Amino acid sequence: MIEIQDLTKYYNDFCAVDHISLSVRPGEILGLLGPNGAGKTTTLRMLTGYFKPTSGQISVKDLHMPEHTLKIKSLVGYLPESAPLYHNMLVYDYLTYVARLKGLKDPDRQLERLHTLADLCGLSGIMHKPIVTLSKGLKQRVGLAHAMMTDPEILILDEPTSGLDPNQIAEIRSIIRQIGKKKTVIFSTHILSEAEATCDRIVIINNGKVVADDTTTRLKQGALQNNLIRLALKGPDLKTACQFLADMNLNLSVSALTPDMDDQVRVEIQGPPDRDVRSDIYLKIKETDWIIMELTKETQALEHIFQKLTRENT
Ligand SMILES: Nc1ncnc2c1ncn2[C@@H]1O[C@H](COP(=O)(O)OP(=O)(O)OP(=O)(O)O)[C@@H](O)[C@H]1O
Repeated sequence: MIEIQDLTKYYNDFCAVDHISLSVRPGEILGLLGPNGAGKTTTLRMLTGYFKPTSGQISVKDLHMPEHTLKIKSLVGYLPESAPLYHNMLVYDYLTYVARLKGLKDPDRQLERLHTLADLCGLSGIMHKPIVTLSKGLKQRVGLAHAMMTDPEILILDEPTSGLDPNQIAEIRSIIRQIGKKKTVIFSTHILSEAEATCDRIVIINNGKVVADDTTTRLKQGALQNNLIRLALKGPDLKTACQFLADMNLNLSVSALTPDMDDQVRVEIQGPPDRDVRSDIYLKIKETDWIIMELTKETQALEHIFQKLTRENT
């Protein structure tokens, strides 16, 4: 649906987007995740045709930029980071104005579209309120309705939940998920849980480069494979416990967690990535008279992966 090849953008001699390539499938909700200044907005602006790339190719449904920029713009709804709204207008008047601007001239069709958008974006109760009186979350929903006016196949949202309170974030998330059932959605965020909760796929960018690109499920699985095992034992001393684990020949890397306390030895074990060695450890310890006080998998959350990827490349 969307193909980006070697997309690069320089601001003077500063490289904000550095040879990014990715493809987005129809119906996918893709999260462009990265810390502040990673290049998310710049990438989205090039994708929506508002910025010209320094180099690289963008195509949407086999239409190429820059030749077909206008046609591509007609397929894409865009919600910029701060939605430009006319604050002194009523929501209804503003959306009617947007409808006319977008070529929806017939009053019956305008009304029908406004009804649909009011339902989708939860605006029914505020259609006759001045925009200036709305909370940031409600303004964002009006911006979303604006972006969806022509029922575009693709929706691009730049930090749609930025500055919202947790309830407003949950509402926008649920609207995005609803929209994502029928549309292709790309949205940027610097909040991992945001991407994790809403997206089918996450592309992590840092310093203008793609540092990870995978389905949310696989990224999570990858994070889980990097597990550590915590073991606490009553019985042996630290040296004996470490030697015992080394003798299992499972290529375990063992490190002491804290000095012996409460007569317990506590260690952290890094096992092979493709095998959960807890059962091996349990069965071996069963042959002794030691007592297992703890044998748990310390799962490395996706958060750690994100931090690692975005720190390592800084
Ligand atoms: N018009 C500009 N001129 C010069 N540098 C710019 C311009 N716009 C952005 N930059 C720089 O390019 C880099 C990427 O900015 P961009 O806004 O794309 O990042 P971002 O990931 O969207 O960050 P944020 O989450 O803070 O919006 C940043 O270092 C920013 O300072």
